[in-house]
Amino acid sequence: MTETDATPIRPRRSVLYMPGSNPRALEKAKTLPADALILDLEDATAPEKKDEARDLVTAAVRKGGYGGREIAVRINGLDTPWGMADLKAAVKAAPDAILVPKVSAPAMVVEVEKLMQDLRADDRTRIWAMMETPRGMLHAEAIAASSTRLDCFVMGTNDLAKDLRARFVPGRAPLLPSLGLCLLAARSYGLAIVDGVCNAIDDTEALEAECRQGLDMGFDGKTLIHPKQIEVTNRVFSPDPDALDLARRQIAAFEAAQAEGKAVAVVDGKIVENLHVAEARRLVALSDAIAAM
Ligand SMILES: CC(C)(COP(=O)(O)OP(=O)(O)OC[C@H]1O[C@@H](n2cnc3c(N)ncnc32)[C@H](O)[C@@H]1OP(=O)(O)O)[C@@H](O)C(=O)NCCC(=O)NCCSC(=O)C[C@H](O)C(=O)O
Ligand SMILES: [Mg+2]
Repeated sequence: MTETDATPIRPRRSVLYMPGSNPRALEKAKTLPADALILDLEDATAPEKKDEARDLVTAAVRKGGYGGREIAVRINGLDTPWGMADLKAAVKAAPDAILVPKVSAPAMVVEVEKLMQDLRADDRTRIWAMMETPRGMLHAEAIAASSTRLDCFVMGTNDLAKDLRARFVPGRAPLLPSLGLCLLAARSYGLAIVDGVCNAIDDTEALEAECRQGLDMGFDGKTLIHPKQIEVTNRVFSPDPDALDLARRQIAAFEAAQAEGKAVAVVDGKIVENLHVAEARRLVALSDAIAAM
């Protein structure tokens, strides 16, 4: 879906995975300050638990109680024995999004879109795509452009590192070309994009460094695997008070300049044009959306 100025911003600072087979986690999530939850039927659910997890997850989605948190169900791939049953059950439960794993080509999104249409999926159920294979990286632009139901790219840096035979190193240099390609594709087609997980659940410093890097690169937020990662992630991806103050002053100064027939204002000795004001407005809208959650 193309995000326009009229599209309300959905905060996706913290996007927490939880195994669909874990009823305690599904319940706990209702109390956690994550912006979005991924109820996982794929890699976090063991093969012998797949059917049980599908029932648990779809019942949880139908029952609700997750407040303003966005809910995505990660299905198994359609090339697995569980994928089609997952998709049918997820469509019936009508979460905010169905997350398709290991998207390597636009045809995979188109197939899900077509099946969702045949299954009369609710219009508000979007498609999210896991970007986590080398082919997915090479086809990122075509994937981003493949469906009007597609809303968000989710980086799968574990699978990607495995397939690339890349190592996890501080600064993530081996992954930067892929992260950059997906960002270019997502932003070109108005998609949201969230960064991959930090596997070191007890290493807050490493998590904060990855969050700051992701924010600097342009990600909307980060996927997480444990509740203890939420606080740092929300903090880093929230607009900071100084930036918000500047944004509000830029908007006011620009509107005053416009009223005088000018296209440019100056704030704190720096030029403010309509492109700066667009970013300032996005920041204020994000902050308002966070406050409203
Ligand atoms: C890593 C874990 C297995 C740890 O679980 P656990 O031992 O239960 O942790 P704690 O005892 O510290 O848990 C404390 C309480 O918090 C709840 N909890 C734990 N994790 C979650 C969660 N993810 N969501 C919600 N709630 C959670 C526990 O139930 C405890 O609750 P309570 O007893 O009521 O106090 C576990 O965290 C876990 O399974 N995490 C998710 C792992 C996962 O989803 N992995 C797959 C996704 S990552 C990935 O594959 C991305 C991509 O595809 C790629 O390729 O990169
Ligand atoms: Mg994966």
